[in-house]
Amino acid sequence: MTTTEHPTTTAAASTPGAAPGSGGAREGVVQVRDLRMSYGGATVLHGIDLEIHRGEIFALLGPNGAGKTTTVEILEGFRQRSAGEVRVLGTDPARGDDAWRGRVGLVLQYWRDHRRWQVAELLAHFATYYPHPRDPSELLALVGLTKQAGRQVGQLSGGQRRRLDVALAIVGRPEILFLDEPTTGFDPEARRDFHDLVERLARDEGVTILLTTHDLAEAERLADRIAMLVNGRIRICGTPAELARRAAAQAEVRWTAPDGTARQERTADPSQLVWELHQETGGPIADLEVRRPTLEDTYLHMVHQDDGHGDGGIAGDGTGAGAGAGSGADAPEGKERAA
Ligand SMILES: Nc1ncnc2c1ncn2[C@@H]1O[C@H](COP(=O)(O)OP(=O)(O)OP(=O)(O)O)[C@@H](O)[C@H]1O
Repeated sequence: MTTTEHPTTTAAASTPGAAPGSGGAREGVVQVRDLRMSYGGATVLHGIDLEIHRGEIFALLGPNGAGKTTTVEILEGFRQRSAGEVRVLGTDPARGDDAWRGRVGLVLQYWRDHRRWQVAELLAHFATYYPHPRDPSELLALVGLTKQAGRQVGQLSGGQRRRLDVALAIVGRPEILFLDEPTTGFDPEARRDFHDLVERLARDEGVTILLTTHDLAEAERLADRIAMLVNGRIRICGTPAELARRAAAQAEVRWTAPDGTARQERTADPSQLVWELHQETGGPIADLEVRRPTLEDTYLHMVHQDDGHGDGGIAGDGTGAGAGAGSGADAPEGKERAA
């Protein structure tokens, strides 16, 4: 994640920005088309599409090295993309000016230069950069740091530091907040408190939140929509309920063939398959097992594929054009048999 100095000092008033071609309740706050990124010769983003709406909590879920931070840094305006179209609050982040930066909340992971500052002092200092800042004491209460107000930043625990990061990111009342793996290293209670805070920001204040995480449970708990990013491609995107439904659409049937070979097949119609197997074997099917994959099974299956192109079977894009968007989504006819 990015190491950054002070926020801009000339943030303009926080007026909602209308993204091109959008409006109303589904206003697009983040619009990404065919985003590509290479570091030297290595391509790490292979054409990503995303559409995130105002007030939405959107989780970009993926394993180490999937390209989550790269994507977020491009959206934050910290990294130049190789190709593709990107709009955040109607502006290309690569050309974001101070007024635009004042509307965007970033969680900065390093405050090396501020270790000796007191927590409340630092917040009050950052509040002066914005035209309509939050009240620092209310903000400390919101992030659960009231007791630490007089403590030096360098003496905070990792979890407390993260909360301060968030406080600093939202002191200027941003319209969109980027949280890159925000709960790494949190204990369960701190994690729960943090989730409550994120939900409050989105539900009560209409802040759009893009968070990245490795943790499927966290994404399911918090996000209105989840996009799974694996090897620089969005493999599936939708609400947690849609994704779970789609994961379960193909049942997995396992059995042992008469020659002793372990077999497995994925099918939308397990009864038909079992009936066919029964006809073929003319008797009981050995070691028969039928199960519906969970979303976690699907995620792990995608993560462990070597080439990033395999048969996740429920691929979709991240544009929110319905759970069935993208190739292969909701294709229950597909069958796949493997010895
Ligand atoms: N500055 C850089 N120069 C070269 N390669 C980079 C650079 N930053 C990231 N990469 C590579 O790009 C790929 C994606 O990295 P990125 O940090 O975006 O992934 P991530 O999903 O955020 O991973 P993690 O969950 O481990 O933070 C990785 O293979 C990484 O090694």
